[in-house]
Amino acid sequence: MIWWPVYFLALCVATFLFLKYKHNYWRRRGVRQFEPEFFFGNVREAVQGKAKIIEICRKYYYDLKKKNELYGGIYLFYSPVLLPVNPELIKQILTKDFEHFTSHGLFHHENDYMHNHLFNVEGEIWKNLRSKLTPTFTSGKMKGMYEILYSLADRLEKKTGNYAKTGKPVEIKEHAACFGTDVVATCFFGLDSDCLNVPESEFRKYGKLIFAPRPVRFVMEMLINWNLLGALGHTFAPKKITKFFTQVITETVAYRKKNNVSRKDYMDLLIQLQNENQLNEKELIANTMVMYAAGFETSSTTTTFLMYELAKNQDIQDKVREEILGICKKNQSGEVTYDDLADMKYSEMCIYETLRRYSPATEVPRCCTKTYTVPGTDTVIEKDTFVIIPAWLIHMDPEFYPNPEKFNPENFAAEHKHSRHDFVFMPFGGGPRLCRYR
Ligand code: HEM
Repeated sequence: MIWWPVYFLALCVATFLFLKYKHNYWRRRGVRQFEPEFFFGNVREAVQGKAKIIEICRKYYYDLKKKNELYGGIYLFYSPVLLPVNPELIKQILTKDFEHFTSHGLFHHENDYMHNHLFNVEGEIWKNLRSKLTPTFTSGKMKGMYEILYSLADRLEKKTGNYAKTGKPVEIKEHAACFGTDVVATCFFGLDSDCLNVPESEFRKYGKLIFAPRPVRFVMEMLINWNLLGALGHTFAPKKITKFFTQVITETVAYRKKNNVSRKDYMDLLIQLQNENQLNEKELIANTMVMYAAGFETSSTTTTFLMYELAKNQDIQDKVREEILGICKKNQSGEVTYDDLADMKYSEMCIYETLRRYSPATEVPRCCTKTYTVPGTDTVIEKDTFVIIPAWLIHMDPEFYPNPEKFNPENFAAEHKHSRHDFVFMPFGGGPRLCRYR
Protein backbone atom coordinates (compact mmCIF):
# COMPACT_ATOMS: atom_id res chain seq x y z
CA MET A 1 0.00 0.00 0.00
CA ILE A 2 2.82 2.31 0.90
CA TRP A 3 4.10 2.10 -2.72
CA TRP A 4 0.97 3.53 -4.39
CA PRO A 5 2.01 7.20 -4.07
CA VAL A 6 5.38 6.28 -5.56
CA TYR A 7 3.74 4.49 -8.51
CA PHE A 8 1.42 7.43 -9.02
CA LEU A 9 4.29 9.90 -8.96
CA ALA A 10 6.28 7.75 -11.37
CA LEU A 11 3.28 7.62 -13.72
CA CYS A 12 2.92 11.42 -13.59
CA VAL A 13 6.62 11.92 -14.32
CA ALA A 14 6.54 9.39 -17.19
CA THR A 15 3.45 11.05 -18.69
CA PHE A 16 5.03 14.48 -18.36
CA LEU A 17 8.24 13.32 -20.07
CA PHE A 18 6.29 11.56 -22.82
CA LEU A 19 4.24 14.71 -23.55
CA LYS A 20 7.42 16.80 -23.51
CA TYR A 21 8.91 14.35 -26.00
CA LYS A 22 5.86 14.73 -28.26
CA HIS A 23 6.25 18.51 -28.15
CA ASN A 24 9.83 18.17 -29.32
CA TYR A 25 8.87 16.37 -32.52
CA TRP A 26 9.89 19.19 -34.88
CA ARG A 27 13.02 20.07 -32.93
CA ARG A 28 14.19 16.44 -33.16
CA ARG A 29 13.78 16.69 -36.94
CA GLY A 30 15.79 19.91 -37.15
CA VAL A 31 12.72 22.00 -38.08
CA ARG A 32 12.23 25.41 -36.46
CA GLN A 33 9.40 24.99 -34.00
CA PHE A 34 7.36 27.50 -32.06
CA GLU A 35 7.22 26.77 -28.37
CA PRO A 36 4.03 24.80 -27.66
CA GLU A 37 2.08 25.13 -24.42
CA PHE A 38 1.27 22.15 -22.25
CA PHE A 39 -1.79 20.30 -23.65
CA PHE A 40 -2.81 23.00 -26.19
CA GLY A 41 0.33 23.07 -28.30
CA ASN A 42 0.17 26.35 -30.25
CA VAL A 43 -3.62 26.69 -30.47
CA ARG A 44 -4.83 27.61 -26.98
CA GLU A 45 -6.27 30.93 -28.14
CA ALA A 46 -8.17 29.17 -30.94
CA VAL A 47 -9.69 26.68 -28.51
CA GLN A 48 -10.70 29.54 -26.20
CA GLY A 49 -12.30 31.35 -29.14
CA LYS A 50 -9.91 34.31 -28.81
CA ALA A 51 -8.24 33.95 -32.22
CA LYS A 52 -8.47 31.95 -35.42
CA ILE A 53 -5.72 29.41 -36.10
CA ILE A 54 -4.60 31.50 -39.07
CA GLU A 55 -4.22 34.56 -36.82
CA ILE A 56 -2.09 32.56 -34.44
CA CYS A 57 0.06 31.46 -37.39
CA ARG A 58 0.70 35.07 -38.46
CA LYS A 59 3.57 35.66 -36.04
CA TYR A 60 5.14 32.31 -36.96
CA TYR A 61 4.77 33.10 -40.66
CA TYR A 62 6.70 36.38 -40.40
CA ASP A 63 9.24 34.90 -38.04
CA LEU A 64 9.99 32.09 -40.50
CA LYS A 65 10.26 34.55 -43.37
CA LYS A 66 12.59 36.79 -41.38
CA LYS A 67 14.86 33.83 -40.73
CA ASN A 68 14.73 32.78 -44.37
CA GLU A 69 13.09 29.46 -43.52
CA LEU A 70 10.85 27.76 -46.07
CA TYR A 71 8.72 26.08 -43.41
CA GLY A 72 8.33 25.59 -39.69
CA GLY A 73 6.49 23.36 -37.26
CA ILE A 74 3.63 23.96 -34.83
CA TYR A 75 1.35 21.69 -32.80
CA LEU A 76 -2.41 21.20 -32.71
CA PHE A 77 -2.38 19.88 -29.14
CA TYR A 78 0.09 17.03 -29.60
CA SER A 79 -0.26 16.63 -33.38
CA PRO A 80 2.62 18.10 -35.36
CA VAL A 81 1.64 20.46 -38.18
CA LEU A 82 3.91 21.62 -40.98
CA LEU A 83 3.62 25.31 -41.81
CA PRO A 84 5.14 26.02 -45.25
CA VAL A 85 5.57 29.72 -46.01
CA ASN A 86 7.44 29.67 -49.31
CA PRO A 87 5.21 29.89 -52.44
CA GLU A 88 7.46 27.57 -54.46
CA LEU A 89 7.37 24.87 -51.77
CA ILE A 90 3.60 25.34 -51.43
CA LYS A 91 3.21 24.92 -55.19
CA GLN A 92 5.29 21.75 -55.04
CA ILE A 93 3.18 20.28 -52.19
CA LEU A 94 -0.10 21.13 -53.90
CA THR A 95 0.82 20.14 -57.45
CA LYS A 96 3.96 18.18 -58.33
CA ASP A 97 4.10 16.23 -55.07
CA PHE A 98 0.34 16.04 -54.65
CA GLU A 99 0.42 12.24 -54.42
CA HIS A 100 2.03 12.65 -50.98
CA PHE A 101 -0.75 14.97 -49.81
CA THR A 102 -4.03 13.72 -51.22
CA SER A 103 -5.99 14.25 -48.01
CA HIS A 104 -7.62 17.27 -46.35
CA GLY A 105 -7.05 15.58 -42.98
CA LEU A 106 -10.62 15.81 -41.69
CA PHE A 107 -12.23 13.33 -39.32
CA HIS A 108 -13.65 10.28 -41.07
CA HIS A 109 -14.82 6.85 -40.02
CA GLU A 110 -16.45 4.01 -41.92
CA ASN A 111 -19.45 3.90 -39.53
CA ASP A 112 -20.43 7.41 -40.58
CA TYR A 113 -21.74 7.71 -44.14
CA MET A 114 -21.83 11.51 -44.00
CA HIS A 115 -18.04 11.64 -44.14
CA ASN A 116 -18.05 10.01 -47.56
CA HIS A 117 -18.03 13.15 -49.69
CA LEU A 118 -15.67 14.83 -52.12
CA PHE A 119 -14.10 17.23 -49.61
CA ASN A 120 -13.32 14.45 -47.17
CA VAL A 121 -12.29 11.32 -49.04
CA GLU A 122 -8.71 10.78 -50.10
CA GLY A 123 -6.39 8.83 -52.42
CA GLU A 124 -7.93 6.67 -55.15
CA ILE A 125 -11.45 7.00 -53.71
CA TRP A 126 -11.18 10.80 -54.04
CA LYS A 127 -9.80 10.53 -57.59
CA ASN A 128 -12.69 8.30 -58.72
CA LEU A 129 -15.32 10.41 -57.03
CA ARG A 130 -13.91 13.64 -58.42
CA SER A 131 -13.96 12.31 -61.97
CA LYS A 132 -17.54 11.05 -61.53
CA LEU A 133 -18.73 14.42 -60.20
CA THR A 134 -16.77 16.61 -62.64
CA PRO A 135 -19.47 16.57 -65.37
CA THR A 136 -21.83 18.33 -62.93
CA PHE A 137 -20.03 21.59 -63.61
CA THR A 138 -19.51 21.86 -67.34
CA SER A 139 -20.04 25.34 -68.81
CA GLY A 140 -23.34 24.08 -70.31
CA LYS A 141 -24.56 23.11 -66.84
CA MET A 142 -23.39 26.43 -65.41
CA LYS A 143 -25.32 28.25 -68.12
CA GLY A 144 -28.44 26.32 -67.13
CA MET A 145 -27.94 27.17 -63.48
CA TYR A 146 -27.38 30.82 -64.38
CA GLU A 147 -30.99 31.01 -65.60
CA ILE A 148 -32.22 29.70 -62.25
CA LEU A 149 -29.94 32.14 -60.46
CA TYR A 150 -31.22 35.05 -62.49
CA SER A 151 -34.79 34.41 -61.39
CA LEU A 152 -33.66 34.34 -57.76
CA ALA A 153 -31.84 37.64 -58.29
CA ASP A 154 -35.23 39.30 -58.94
CA ARG A 155 -36.29 38.23 -55.49
CA LEU A 156 -33.04 39.56 -54.04
CA GLU A 157 -33.50 42.88 -55.78
CA LYS A 158 -37.04 43.26 -54.42
CA LYS A 159 -36.03 42.34 -50.89
CA THR A 160 -33.00 44.64 -50.92
CA GLY A 161 -35.17 47.45 -52.33
CA ASN A 162 -37.62 46.99 -49.47
CA TYR A 163 -34.80 47.20 -46.95
CA ALA A 164 -33.50 50.36 -48.63
CA LYS A 165 -36.95 51.99 -48.40
CA THR A 166 -37.09 51.52 -44.63
CA GLY A 167 -33.71 53.23 -44.25
CA LYS A 168 -32.91 50.88 -41.35
CA PRO A 169 -29.59 49.03 -40.98
CA VAL A 170 -29.56 45.55 -42.51
CA GLU A 171 -27.46 42.55 -41.47
CA ILE A 172 -25.89 42.03 -44.89
CA LYS A 173 -24.14 38.76 -43.96
CA GLU A 174 -27.50 37.20 -43.08
CA HIS A 175 -29.13 38.68 -46.19
CA ALA A 176 -26.35 37.28 -48.40
CA ALA A 177 -26.43 33.91 -46.61
CA CYS A 178 -30.20 33.63 -47.20
CA PHE A 179 -29.69 34.38 -50.89
CA GLY A 180 -26.75 31.94 -51.06
CA THR A 181 -28.85 29.24 -49.39
CA ASP A 182 -31.69 29.79 -51.88
CA VAL A 183 -29.24 29.50 -54.78
CA VAL A 184 -27.64 26.32 -53.51
CA ALA A 185 -30.97 24.74 -52.50
CA THR A 186 -32.39 25.26 -55.96
CA CYS A 187 -29.22 24.34 -57.90
CA PHE A 188 -28.44 21.18 -55.92
CA PHE A 189 -31.73 20.03 -54.41
CA GLY A 190 -34.10 21.51 -56.93
CA LEU A 191 -36.01 22.99 -53.98
CA ASP A 192 -37.16 26.52 -53.28
CA SER A 193 -35.98 27.21 -49.72
CA ASP A 194 -37.07 30.90 -49.95
CA CYS A 195 -34.86 31.90 -47.02
CA LEU A 196 -34.87 35.49 -48.27
CA ASN A 197 -38.53 35.77 -47.35
CA VAL A 198 -38.62 33.12 -44.63
CA PRO A 199 -35.31 33.54 -42.76
CA GLU A 200 -36.32 31.01 -40.13
CA SER A 201 -36.56 28.28 -42.81
CA GLU A 202 -35.10 24.87 -41.97
CA PHE A 203 -32.44 25.19 -44.68
CA ARG A 204 -31.08 28.35 -43.12
CA LYS A 205 -31.30 26.92 -39.62
CA TYR A 206 -29.24 23.86 -40.52
CA GLY A 207 -26.89 25.92 -42.67
CA LYS A 208 -26.03 28.04 -39.64
CA LEU A 209 -25.62 24.93 -37.54
CA ILE A 210 -23.07 23.42 -39.96
CA PHE A 211 -20.74 26.37 -39.40
CA ALA A 212 -21.34 26.91 -35.69
CA PRO A 213 -18.03 26.71 -33.74
CA ARG A 214 -17.61 23.34 -32.03
CA PRO A 215 -14.48 23.50 -29.87
CA VAL A 216 -15.29 20.28 -27.97
CA ARG A 217 -15.56 18.26 -31.20
CA PHE A 218 -12.31 19.83 -32.41
CA VAL A 219 -10.47 18.90 -29.22
CA MET A 220 -11.81 15.32 -29.34
CA GLU A 221 -10.85 14.85 -32.98
CA MET A 222 -7.34 16.11 -32.28
CA LEU A 223 -6.72 14.07 -29.15
CA ILE A 224 -8.57 10.79 -29.57
CA ASN A 225 -7.77 8.06 -32.05
CA TRP A 226 -10.26 8.31 -34.96
CA ASN A 227 -10.99 4.56 -35.05
CA LEU A 228 -11.95 4.67 -31.40
CA LEU A 229 -13.89 7.90 -31.78
CA GLY A 230 -15.86 6.51 -34.75
CA ALA A 231 -16.55 3.25 -32.93
CA LEU A 232 -17.94 5.32 -30.05
CA GLY A 233 -20.42 6.95 -32.42
CA HIS A 234 -18.65 10.23 -33.18
CA THR A 235 -19.65 11.55 -36.61
CA PHE A 236 -18.38 14.12 -39.14
CA ALA A 237 -21.46 16.30 -38.69
CA PRO A 238 -23.71 16.55 -35.62
CA LYS A 239 -26.52 13.98 -35.82
CA LYS A 240 -29.38 16.44 -36.29
CA ILE A 241 -27.67 17.85 -39.40
CA THR A 242 -27.21 14.35 -40.80
CA LYS A 243 -30.85 13.57 -40.06
CA PHE A 244 -32.20 16.72 -41.72
CA PHE A 245 -30.20 16.37 -44.93
CA THR A 246 -30.78 12.64 -45.17
CA GLN A 247 -34.51 13.20 -45.00
CA VAL A 248 -34.65 16.10 -47.48
CA ILE A 249 -32.40 14.41 -50.02
CA THR A 250 -34.06 10.98 -49.72
CA GLU A 251 -37.48 12.53 -50.26
CA THR A 252 -36.30 14.60 -53.22
CA VAL A 253 -34.68 11.61 -54.92
CA ALA A 254 -37.76 9.44 -54.31
CA TYR A 255 -40.05 12.17 -55.69
CA ARG A 256 -37.95 12.61 -58.82
CA LYS A 257 -37.76 8.89 -59.46
CA LYS A 258 -41.49 8.33 -58.88
CA ASN A 259 -42.61 11.27 -61.02
CA ASN A 260 -39.88 10.96 -63.62
CA VAL A 261 -38.77 14.53 -62.95
CA SER A 262 -35.65 15.78 -64.69
CA ARG A 263 -34.15 19.26 -64.20
CA LYS A 264 -30.79 18.53 -65.83
CA ASP A 265 -29.13 19.68 -62.62
CA TYR A 266 -26.63 18.30 -60.11
CA MET A 267 -29.20 16.05 -58.45
CA ASP A 268 -30.11 14.51 -61.82
CA LEU A 269 -26.51 13.60 -62.44
CA LEU A 270 -26.16 12.00 -59.02
CA ILE A 271 -29.37 10.00 -59.58
CA GLN A 272 -27.97 8.87 -62.92
CA LEU A 273 -24.72 7.77 -61.22
CA GLN A 274 -26.80 5.92 -58.64
CA ASN A 275 -28.82 4.19 -61.38
CA GLU A 276 -25.55 3.08 -62.98
CA ASN A 277 -24.39 1.70 -59.60
CA GLN A 278 -21.52 4.16 -59.51
CA LEU A 279 -22.79 5.85 -56.34
CA ASN A 280 -24.85 4.40 -53.53
CA GLU A 281 -27.64 6.30 -51.80
CA LYS A 282 -25.52 7.29 -48.83
CA GLU A 283 -22.76 8.67 -51.05
CA LEU A 284 -25.42 10.59 -52.93
CA ILE A 285 -26.65 12.13 -49.67
CA ALA A 286 -23.17 13.04 -48.42
CA ASN A 287 -22.15 14.59 -51.75
CA THR A 288 -25.29 16.69 -52.00
CA MET A 289 -24.86 17.89 -48.42
CA VAL A 290 -21.24 18.94 -49.03
CA MET A 291 -22.17 21.01 -52.09
CA TYR A 292 -24.76 22.79 -50.00
CA ALA A 293 -22.31 23.48 -47.16
CA ALA A 294 -19.31 24.40 -49.33
CA GLY A 295 -21.43 26.47 -51.70
CA PHE A 296 -23.50 28.87 -49.64
CA GLU A 297 -21.05 29.91 -46.92
CA THR A 298 -18.08 30.72 -49.15
CA SER A 299 -20.11 32.65 -51.70
CA SER A 300 -22.16 34.60 -49.16
CA THR A 301 -19.03 35.57 -47.20
CA THR A 302 -17.51 36.88 -50.43
CA THR A 303 -20.69 38.81 -51.32
CA THR A 304 -20.83 40.34 -47.84
CA PHE A 305 -17.29 41.69 -47.92
CA LEU A 306 -17.64 42.86 -51.51
CA MET A 307 -20.73 44.88 -50.49
CA TYR A 308 -18.82 46.26 -47.52
CA GLU A 309 -15.91 47.47 -49.65
CA LEU A 310 -18.17 48.86 -52.39
CA ALA A 311 -20.08 50.81 -49.75
CA LYS A 312 -16.82 52.22 -48.37
CA ASN A 313 -15.28 53.03 -51.76
CA GLN A 314 -17.76 55.04 -53.80
CA ASP A 315 -15.32 55.44 -56.72
CA ILE A 316 -14.95 51.66 -57.07
CA GLN A 317 -18.71 51.17 -56.74
CA ASP A 318 -19.29 53.72 -59.52
CA LYS A 319 -16.95 51.82 -61.85
CA VAL A 320 -18.71 48.52 -61.16
CA ARG A 321 -22.12 50.13 -61.77
CA GLU A 322 -20.87 51.70 -64.97
CA GLU A 323 -19.66 48.33 -66.23
CA ILE A 324 -22.94 46.56 -65.43
CA LEU A 325 -25.13 49.36 -66.83
CA GLY A 326 -23.01 49.40 -70.00
CA ILE A 327 -23.79 45.71 -70.54
CA CYS A 328 -27.50 46.16 -69.79
CA LYS A 329 -27.64 49.01 -72.30
CA LYS A 330 -25.91 46.94 -74.99
CA ASN A 331 -28.44 44.07 -74.68
CA GLN A 332 -31.92 44.49 -76.09
CA SER A 333 -33.37 42.67 -73.09
CA GLY A 334 -31.61 45.09 -70.75
CA GLU A 335 -30.30 42.09 -68.82
CA VAL A 336 -26.88 40.57 -68.17
CA THR A 337 -26.49 37.16 -69.86
CA TYR A 338 -24.20 34.30 -68.86
CA ASP A 339 -21.87 35.11 -71.79
CA ASP A 340 -21.61 38.75 -70.66
CA LEU A 341 -19.93 37.65 -67.43
CA ALA A 342 -16.68 37.11 -69.35
CA ASP A 343 -16.68 40.81 -70.31
CA MET A 344 -17.16 42.10 -66.77
CA LYS A 345 -13.44 42.51 -66.18
CA TYR A 346 -13.56 45.22 -63.54
CA SER A 347 -16.27 43.47 -61.49
CA GLU A 348 -14.15 40.32 -61.65
CA MET A 349 -11.12 42.24 -60.38
CA CYS A 350 -13.25 43.43 -57.42
CA ILE A 351 -14.34 39.85 -56.64
CA TYR A 352 -10.74 38.59 -56.77
CA GLU A 353 -9.62 41.44 -54.54
CA THR A 354 -12.37 40.51 -52.07
CA LEU A 355 -11.17 36.89 -52.13
CA ARG A 356 -7.62 38.08 -51.45
CA ARG A 357 -8.45 40.52 -48.69
CA TYR A 358 -11.17 38.44 -47.00
CA SER A 359 -10.46 34.85 -48.15
CA PRO A 360 -13.37 32.67 -46.96
CA ALA A 361 -10.94 29.73 -46.74
CA THR A 362 -8.09 31.31 -44.79
CA GLU A 363 -5.95 28.19 -44.96
CA VAL A 364 -5.74 25.23 -47.32
CA PRO A 365 -5.55 22.02 -45.32
CA ARG A 366 -3.54 18.97 -46.30
CA CYS A 367 -2.49 15.78 -44.56
CA CYS A 368 0.53 13.75 -45.58
CA THR A 369 -0.61 10.45 -47.07
CA LYS A 370 2.82 9.12 -48.10
CA THR A 371 6.18 9.85 -46.43
CA TYR A 372 7.70 12.96 -48.01
CA THR A 373 11.15 14.48 -48.04
CA VAL A 374 11.03 18.26 -48.41
CA PRO A 375 12.92 18.94 -51.67
CA GLY A 376 16.51 20.15 -51.20
CA THR A 377 16.51 19.24 -47.48
CA ASP A 378 16.71 16.12 -45.32
CA THR A 379 13.44 16.91 -43.50
CA VAL A 380 11.16 13.90 -43.65
CA ILE A 381 7.42 14.51 -43.26
CA GLU A 382 5.78 11.39 -41.92
CA LYS A 383 2.44 9.99 -43.06
CA ASP A 384 -0.51 11.53 -41.15
CA THR A 385 1.30 14.82 -40.47
CA PHE A 386 -1.03 17.78 -40.95
CA VAL A 387 -0.07 20.68 -43.22
CA ILE A 388 -1.53 24.17 -42.99
CA ILE A 389 -1.04 26.25 -46.11
CA PRO A 390 -1.52 29.80 -44.86
CA ALA A 391 -3.33 31.19 -47.92
CA TRP A 392 -4.70 34.31 -46.26
CA LEU A 393 -1.33 35.25 -44.69
CA ILE A 394 0.23 35.11 -48.14
CA HIS A 395 -2.64 37.22 -49.54
CA MET A 396 -1.90 39.80 -46.84
CA ASP A 397 1.88 39.75 -47.20
CA PRO A 398 3.26 43.16 -48.33
CA GLU A 399 5.99 41.34 -50.24
CA PHE A 400 3.33 40.16 -52.69
CA TYR A 401 0.64 42.84 -52.34
CA PRO A 402 1.90 46.33 -51.44
CA ASN A 403 -0.36 47.96 -48.84
CA PRO A 404 -2.29 44.70 -48.33
CA GLU A 405 -4.93 46.15 -45.97
CA LYS A 406 -6.19 48.44 -48.72
CA PHE A 407 -8.97 47.17 -50.99
CA ASN A 408 -7.39 47.66 -54.37
CA PRO A 409 -8.95 45.87 -57.38
CA GLU A 410 -5.95 47.01 -59.46
CA ASN A 411 -4.03 44.18 -57.77
CA PHE A 412 -5.81 42.00 -60.32
CA ALA A 413 -5.17 44.11 -63.40
CA ALA A 414 -3.51 41.88 -66.01
CA GLU A 415 -0.03 43.43 -65.65
CA HIS A 416 0.06 42.87 -61.87
CA LYS A 417 -1.52 39.43 -61.99
CA HIS A 418 1.08 38.10 -64.38
CA SER A 419 4.04 39.57 -62.52
CA ARG A 420 3.32 37.57 -59.33
CA HIS A 421 4.15 33.99 -58.40
CA ASP A 422 1.18 31.80 -59.35
CA PHE A 423 0.84 30.50 -55.77
CA VAL A 424 0.46 33.79 -53.95
CA PHE A 425 -3.27 33.86 -54.73
CA MET A 426 -5.07 30.70 -53.70
CA PRO A 427 -8.55 31.40 -52.32
CA PHE A 428 -9.70 28.20 -54.04
CA GLY A 429 -6.75 26.06 -52.96
CA GLY A 430 -4.54 24.59 -55.64
CA GLY A 431 -3.42 21.56 -57.60
CA PRO A 432 -5.69 18.60 -58.39
CA ARG A 433 -7.93 19.34 -55.37
CA LEU A 434 -8.52 22.94 -56.44
CA CYS A 435 -12.13 24.00 -55.92
CA ARG A 436 -13.55 23.60 -59.39
CA TYR A 437 -16.90 25.05 -58.37
CA ARG A 438 -15.54 28.58 -58.14
C1 HEM B 1 -16.06 32.00 -53.10
C2 HEM B 1 -16.38 30.74 -53.31
C3 HEM B 1 -15.53 29.55 -52.89
C4 HEM B 1 -14.32 29.48 -52.26
C5 HEM B 1 -13.45 30.63 -51.76
C6 HEM B 1 -13.99 28.07 -52.15
C7 HEM B 1 -12.82 27.59 -51.58
C8 HEM B 1 -12.45 26.25 -51.60
C9 HEM B 1 -11.18 25.74 -51.13
C10 HEM B 1 -10.05 26.57 -50.54
C11 HEM B 1 -11.18 24.40 -51.30
C12 HEM B 1 -10.04 23.43 -50.97
C13 HEM B 1 -9.20 23.27 -52.21
C14 HEM B 1 -7.92 22.51 -51.98
O1 HEM B 1 -7.87 21.68 -51.07
O2 HEM B 1 -6.94 22.74 -52.70
C15 HEM B 1 -12.46 24.04 -51.88
C16 HEM B 1 -12.82 22.78 -52.22
C17 HEM B 1 -14.11 22.43 -52.55
N1 HEM B 1 -15.15 23.30 -52.82
FE1 HEM B 1 -15.04 25.32 -52.86
N2 HEM B 1 -14.99 27.34 -52.69
C18 HEM B 1 -15.96 28.20 -53.15
C19 HEM B 1 -17.14 27.86 -53.76
C20 HEM B 1 -17.65 26.58 -53.82
C21 HEM B 1 -18.95 26.23 -54.30
C22 HEM B 1 -19.99 27.23 -54.83
C23 HEM B 1 -19.05 24.87 -54.19
C24 HEM B 1 -20.18 23.97 -54.52
C25 HEM B 1 -21.15 24.28 -55.27
C26 HEM B 1 -17.80 24.37 -53.65
C27 HEM B 1 -17.52 23.05 -53.41
C28 HEM B 1 -16.27 22.57 -53.08
C29 HEM B 1 -15.95 21.15 -52.99
C30 HEM B 1 -16.91 19.99 -53.19
C31 HEM B 1 -14.60 21.06 -52.67
C32 HEM B 1 -13.75 19.80 -52.50
C33 HEM B 1 -12.98 19.54 -53.78
C34 HEM B 1 -12.04 18.33 -53.68
O3 HEM B 1 -11.52 18.06 -52.61
O4 HEM B 1 -11.85 17.67 -54.72
N3 HEM B 1 -16.97 25.44 -53.45
N4 HEM B 1 -13.21 25.19 -52.04
